[in-house]
Amino acid sequence: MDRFIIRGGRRLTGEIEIGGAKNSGLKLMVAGLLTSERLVLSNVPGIADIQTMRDLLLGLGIAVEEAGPRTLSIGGEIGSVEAPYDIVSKMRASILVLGPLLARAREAKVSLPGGCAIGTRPVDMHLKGLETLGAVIRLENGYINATAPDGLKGDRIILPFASVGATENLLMAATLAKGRTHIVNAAREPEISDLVHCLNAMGAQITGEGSGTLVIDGVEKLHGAHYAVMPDRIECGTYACAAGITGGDLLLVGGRADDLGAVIRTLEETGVEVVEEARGLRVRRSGTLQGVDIMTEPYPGFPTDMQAQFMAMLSVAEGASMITETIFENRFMHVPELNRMGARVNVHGRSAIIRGVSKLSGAPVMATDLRASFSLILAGLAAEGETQLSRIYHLDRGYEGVDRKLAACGADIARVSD
Ligand SMILES: CC(=O)N[C@H]1[C@@H](OP(=O)(O)OP(=O)(O)OC[C@H]2O[C@@H](n3ccc(=O)[nH]c3=O)[C@H](O)[C@@H]2O)O[C@H](CO)[C@@H](O)[C@@H]1O
Ligand SMILES: C=C(OP(=O)(O)O)C(=O)O
Repeated sequence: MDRFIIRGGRRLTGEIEIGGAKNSGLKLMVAGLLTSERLVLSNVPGIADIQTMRDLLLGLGIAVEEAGPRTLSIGGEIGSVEAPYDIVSKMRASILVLGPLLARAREAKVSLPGGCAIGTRPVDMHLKGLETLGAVIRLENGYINATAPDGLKGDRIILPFASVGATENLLMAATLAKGRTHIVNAAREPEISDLVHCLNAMGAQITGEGSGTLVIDGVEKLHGAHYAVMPDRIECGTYACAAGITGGDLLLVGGRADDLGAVIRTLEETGVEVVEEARGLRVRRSGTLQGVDIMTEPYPGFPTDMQAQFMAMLSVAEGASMITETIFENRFMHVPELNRMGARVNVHGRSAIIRGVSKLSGAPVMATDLRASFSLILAGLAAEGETQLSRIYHLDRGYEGVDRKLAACGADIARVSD
């Protein structure tokens, strides 16, 4: 198993290329299930989750071929409607094939994803919404068995919470349903807009994106398209924290301020400067870091996927900070590891109080999930001495070339295999 060894205390300067968004690229690949024609996606990141999605689609009989650098060509006839346990348990986004399979093949068998390190993560809203569109769903032996013998029919779906995944599943299913579907209280994350733009380029009829109500007029069939995956706003925010915690100066090439409103406002409150330039976002800090209070919320609020990285940064800020996590019930697994590096963080229910310390010290630490892993890298970059981060397969799910990107900006980081 690979580990990272980081020797902290270096200020990062230079440029970091921001890749395509994991949380968009995965869904755009699934959209390829909705047509037999080719969907060609460019700016696809080289991360493990994309490989897992590729394996899932291949298992469904769909071709996924390299069509150039960072470009995948996806399409074909559906040969199987089963998403097996071993893939779904590896990557929860696999659940997103449910709606498209039902819409195109009128049946699907998808393993129930179960919980993960950050929470129980049920899929009740996905299932209820699909039932509203006419699907018949049975849960048996850990699988969701779903059919729509007469095809899906448009209807009004009101989501009790603006779930990203449920919005995406229902949105894709509704593109091929008969008639009009309203998804009320739809999630407004930029990745949903990216999916809407791609589906519309494939011939779907979707309006209202970004407004909280999506209106989808079902069409007979979708066609192929070429589409570029949006830049990864979470990767961008993560490297912004690397500039912040090391007092560095980084140009995050391809980063977009529009997708990062709440993150940029919070960075500025902590004393990190963010300037939009022609090629991306320049992020730098020259003064001291200041503590702030953060509450995670659905977009356009502060993203839960940036919470762990900010906690690392705030652990060396002046004064106290409070982070309240409202999206996932168990997303503080990085706290004990940060505390082992000298941070002073106490968790009280859904909130964590962070008392800033003047320095962290390197230690052997263990990654528990994707973003928690990066918070430990950030802590390691600022710490005195050596940090060894194990279980970095979590990190490989969603970040490409972490050691290469950081080392090019002056970090002392190496990936070693045991
Ligand atoms: C692959 C991907 O894009 N993952 C992102 C997606 O996850 P994901 O799509 O799983 O997140 P959701 O927005 O669906 O989940 C938010 C909350 O709603 C709950 N819930 C969700 C669906 C449901 O049927 N029932 C239910 O109770 C979840 O357990 C969670 O507590 O959005 C999250 C919130 O921005 C991000 O942190 C993840 O990085
Ligand atoms: C929680 C995340 O991903 P997933 O939904 O795939 O677990 C994430 O990207 O931070």
